Amino acid sequence: MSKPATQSATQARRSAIYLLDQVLGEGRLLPEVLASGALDKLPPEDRARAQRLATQTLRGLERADRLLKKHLRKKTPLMVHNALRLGTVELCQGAAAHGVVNSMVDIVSKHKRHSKLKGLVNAVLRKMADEGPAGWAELRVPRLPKWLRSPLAEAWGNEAMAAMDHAHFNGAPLDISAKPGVDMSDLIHLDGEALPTGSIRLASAGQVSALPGYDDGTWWVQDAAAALPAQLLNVQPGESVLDLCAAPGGKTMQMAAAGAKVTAVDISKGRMARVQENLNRTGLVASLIVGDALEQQGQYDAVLLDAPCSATGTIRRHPDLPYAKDGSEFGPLIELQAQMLAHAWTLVKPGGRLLFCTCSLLPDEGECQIEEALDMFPDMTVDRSALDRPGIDPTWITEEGGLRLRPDYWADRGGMDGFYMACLRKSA
Ligand SMILES: C[S@@+](CC[C@H](N)C(=O)[O-])C[C@H]1O[C@@H](n2cnc3c(N)ncnc32)[C@H](O)[C@@H]1O
Repeated sequence: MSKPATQSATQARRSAIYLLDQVLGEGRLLPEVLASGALDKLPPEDRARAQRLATQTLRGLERADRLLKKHLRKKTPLMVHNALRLGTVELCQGAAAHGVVNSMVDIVSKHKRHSKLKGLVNAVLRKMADEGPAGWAELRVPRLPKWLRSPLAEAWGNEAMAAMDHAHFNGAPLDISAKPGVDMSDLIHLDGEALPTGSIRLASAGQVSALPGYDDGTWWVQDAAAALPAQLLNVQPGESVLDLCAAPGGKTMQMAAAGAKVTAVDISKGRMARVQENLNRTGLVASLIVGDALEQQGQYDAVLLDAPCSATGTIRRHPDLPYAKDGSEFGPLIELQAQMLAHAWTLVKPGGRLLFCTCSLLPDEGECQIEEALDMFPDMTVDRSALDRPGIDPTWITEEGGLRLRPDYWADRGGMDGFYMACLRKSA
């Protein structure tokens, strides 16, 4: 490796350690840390590498900690511990020992307060280079922290929980949604698999924006599970549609591409700017409102409410979430979802429909919301016929008529995000 390449690898590792410190020490989510510009000075390749390393480490954190435990007799400062965790994960996943060990020793030796621990880092990582890879493979698949694993195991059972742990450890492939009318054979050069629900799963992701069709907006990135709510709502050309909590706009694009007159609402100005960018790229049109979903007025043929939630369905792609959060904000979120659902119902024309969805694995943010809404609104029924679509496995359909998706479904294909959705019909 040339010197600049070595320096660049060390810089990416130093930044990955910073990201780990923020998640594990400050309880911040990675997207939040990145949005604050923490890595903006790095060249794009190093930034991507730092993110990848931090994500990999969080996925393997439980294994790394088990391997490190026998070598760390005293409590180690978090930054040094994170350097050891990152080094352990890299070594156990096949990185060259000299590169990893030298980088970590260099990073710790230059740290203002912890430089004297460079010897410890050197000794532990050298042992890890020898013993780590064999030990790694024998350890159990990492589990979610208990605060989250317990309610999920209670909801879905221990066997399903173990399968979800596997899915989280495996990470997520990259799925795309194509504009209607795009010939699938035109997308063959992307080396993708057509999924039963209509999304395309790419064999290898790489730099997405460099792939053919990205710049001219033929397709956009959207997990196969996240593409289903708009499919179920099945908007028709000319229908008036309100997309509540719309950013970054995956569902807005699907519905605009289907020919509906879409009004998209999101409370975040910054995130709404991404919806506009996405619409510009794809040449699709929607009216955008930066505002609170709870303050919207009007009557629409169809409303899609993708309510803010725990995002526990996206842990495959966001392994920082179980470590940055502790569940304390879930209660207020569940309350907000119920308020949003009740308000969204007032915006649906008689005979119209409301699609409620959350990217959550918690029944309180899915099945229970719909059961409670059905008790509250006599003019509400679940439209089960909305589920009569290609690729929907009947075992995913819930008692009240919604769709429950979990990361362990489609295990042989690479899984899917966890989601809940239900299509509600208002009496005419
Ligand atoms: C799950 S994301 C939406 C994803 C989006 N529907 C898509 O398909 O790309 C939830 C969104 O809700 C927005 N949000 C949170 N509280 C809101 C509120 N009170 N009113 C409107 N939007 C809100 C957040 O800014 C965030 O963009």
